[in-house]
Amino acid sequence: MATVAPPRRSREESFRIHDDVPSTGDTEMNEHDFQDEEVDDGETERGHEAEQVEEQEQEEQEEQEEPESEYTESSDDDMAVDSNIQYDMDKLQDSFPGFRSKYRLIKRIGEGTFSTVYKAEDLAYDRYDNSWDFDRDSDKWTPPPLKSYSSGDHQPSRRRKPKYVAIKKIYVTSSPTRILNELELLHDLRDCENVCPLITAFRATDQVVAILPYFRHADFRDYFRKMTVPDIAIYLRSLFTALASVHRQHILHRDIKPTNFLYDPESRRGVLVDFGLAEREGSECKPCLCHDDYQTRKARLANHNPKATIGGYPKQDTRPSRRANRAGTRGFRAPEVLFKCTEQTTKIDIWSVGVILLTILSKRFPFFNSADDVEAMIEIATIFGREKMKEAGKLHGCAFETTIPTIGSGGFSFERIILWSTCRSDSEKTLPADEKLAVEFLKRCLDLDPRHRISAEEALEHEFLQVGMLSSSERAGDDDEMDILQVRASIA
Ligand SMILES: Nc1ncnc2c1ncn2[C@@H]1O[C@H](COP(=O)(O)OP(=O)(O)OP(=O)(O)O)[C@@H](O)[C@H]1O
Repeated sequence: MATVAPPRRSREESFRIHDDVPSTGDTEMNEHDFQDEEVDDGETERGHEAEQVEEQEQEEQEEQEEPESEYTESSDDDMAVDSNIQYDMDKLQDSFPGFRSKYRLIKRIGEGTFSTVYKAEDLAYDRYDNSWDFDRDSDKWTPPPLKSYSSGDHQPSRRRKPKYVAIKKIYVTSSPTRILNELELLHDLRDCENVCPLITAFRATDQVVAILPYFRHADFRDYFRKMTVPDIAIYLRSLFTALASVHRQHILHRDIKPTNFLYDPESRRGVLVDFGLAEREGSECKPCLCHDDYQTRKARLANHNPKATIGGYPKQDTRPSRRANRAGTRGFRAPEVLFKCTEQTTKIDIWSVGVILLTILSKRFPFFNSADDVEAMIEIATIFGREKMKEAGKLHGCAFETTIPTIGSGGFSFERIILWSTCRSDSEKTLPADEKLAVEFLKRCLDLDPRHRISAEEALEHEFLQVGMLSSSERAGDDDEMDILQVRASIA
């Protein structure tokens, strides 16, 4: 008798509440999920030899189907794994009953402050609803993938190619509240464009793993220096698309940086990952002067310690130190985070994108290299100058004073910084038109005042982010020679 395939269902439907984990609606981690869904289709009991032959066939087929990228790492999937990593992988597989029948761990792909991430094959792919699958629905990507990578160009495959996932093993030292926060936010953001969705999550005693779609990407350091202006615009469009949907839900990512935006320069697709520091706007907030109107702020500043504006500082400062969320990565923190603003908004993420853009345009990574927040402030002040920093500080009720000689009163323009850092010849006194437009956009992202800084929605409308986009007539046409990197005539 033929085996009837079980109905496909969402993996989230299989989440189940476990006694130790507080109930949070749909998003629950379930340590038993591996155990109770074995399907007796004769597949799970196959011999090791048969599996090896099949893996080899799959890999050969994959090679034919996916042109090897200049940047990507898929070809080293078969390389021997270091014995320590293998030990950790074995331990992980043994922590969860039934793990091996669901996932085949391949290699370690990332190691961060809070987690280790592994690439794995999703062995149970066909038994679930896979609406998360990046490759199934490529139309939803902005911009559309390059012609040569669209599925229509390939021969119909003999068999389904293996489906990969990223397994994020969150360190047991992370607080349960923090882990739950990340999973809940990912659950809320599951339908957001260019955001890496959560497929499911499991817990076994103190160990939690999150299962995400595996996203092929390149190391930022390998491609950022080669990016043309249209490449930059396409990259940022993808990042701002993600941020616009995250910010629409009033969520701050808090850790925007190149390693958290996985980008494949070949297909020009990118996804935002790592919501470990993310938070909802307004959570743990106290009113800050920056949300008052000008008159109220002026009055409150005048009432508040009038002597403090005269140079110097009290030796015995009895005032309690200000507390604010400063989570994030060195070099990417917005000035209001450094000034300990107690009412931070989604605009902190825009600043971080500005730092990425400055990095690409100046071809220097990392652009800011501070050891702590004071150094970070000095670096920003060197660019913007004393006067603007004073204004920025006042906005949050802080006085900015410095006698450091390298911090001038007026600072330097971004154009000059980019000309210096990219070592242009003496004859190049200004940037070309397309880079000037990029700098205009950069200024909107790196505005010291978060109220005037561009929002993600506004950024998507900015002229710079239209560079490199196909017009609708071009998209409809079938001219193979068409170059999607063409800079729009208006910029030339
Ligand atoms: N879905 C994915 N597909 C492919 N690779 C991924 C995926 N998710 C994460 N990675 C890889 O793992 C790395 C670490 O992931 P992530 O940023 O989520 O962990 P983290 O511990 O919070 O790291 P960090 O401390 O650097 O912020 C990423 O930079 C990326 O290289």
